[in-house]
Amino acid sequence: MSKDSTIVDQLYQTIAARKGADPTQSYTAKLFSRGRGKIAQKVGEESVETLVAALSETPERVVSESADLLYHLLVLWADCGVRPADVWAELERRQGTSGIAEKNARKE
Ligand SMILES: N=c1c2ncn([C@@H]3O[C@H](COP(=O)(O)OP(=O)(O)OP(=O)(O)O)[C@@H](O)[C@H]3O)c2ncn1[C@@H]1O[C@H](COP(=O)(O)O)[C@@H](O)[C@H]1O
Repeated sequence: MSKDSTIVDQLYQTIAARKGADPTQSYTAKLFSRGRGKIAQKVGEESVETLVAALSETPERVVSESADLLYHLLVLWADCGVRPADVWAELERRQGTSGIAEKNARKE
C-alpha cells in the first residue's frame, strides 16, 4: 500500500480482498455472495438514510450514514470491476468545466 493511499483506497483493497471469502465471517463477502442486485439495493437504502439524516437529523448522523453509503458504494464498484482511481480520473477530467456549461452542452 502506498503511503499516499487514502482511507478510501485502503477500504477498497480490504473489500476487494473479501471476494470469495467466507460469508459467515465477513459482511462484505456476504454481500458479494448475494449478488449485484442486493449490493445495489443496499446502496439505494443507504442513500435514502443519508438524505433523511441531512433533512431531519444531526451532522453526526449525516457522517455516520455517509460512511455506510460510501462503504456500500465501494462494494458495488468492486463488484463491477471499477477502481477508485477510475472515478478519480473522471472527476479530474471534469475539473474546470462548470456543471451548468456541461448541462447546456448536452442540450445542443
Ligand atoms: N465500513 C464498513 C461498513 N459500514 C457498514 N457496514 C455494515 O453494513 C451493515 C449495514 O447494516 P444493515 O442493518 O443495513 O444491513 P443488514 O441488515 O445486515 O443487511 P440486509 O438485511 O439489509 O441484507 C452492517 O452490518 C454494518 O456493520 C460495514 N461493514 C464493513 N465495513 C468495512 O469493511 C471491512 C471488512 O468488513 P468484513 O467484510 O465484515 O470483514 C471492515 O473492517 C470495515 O472497515
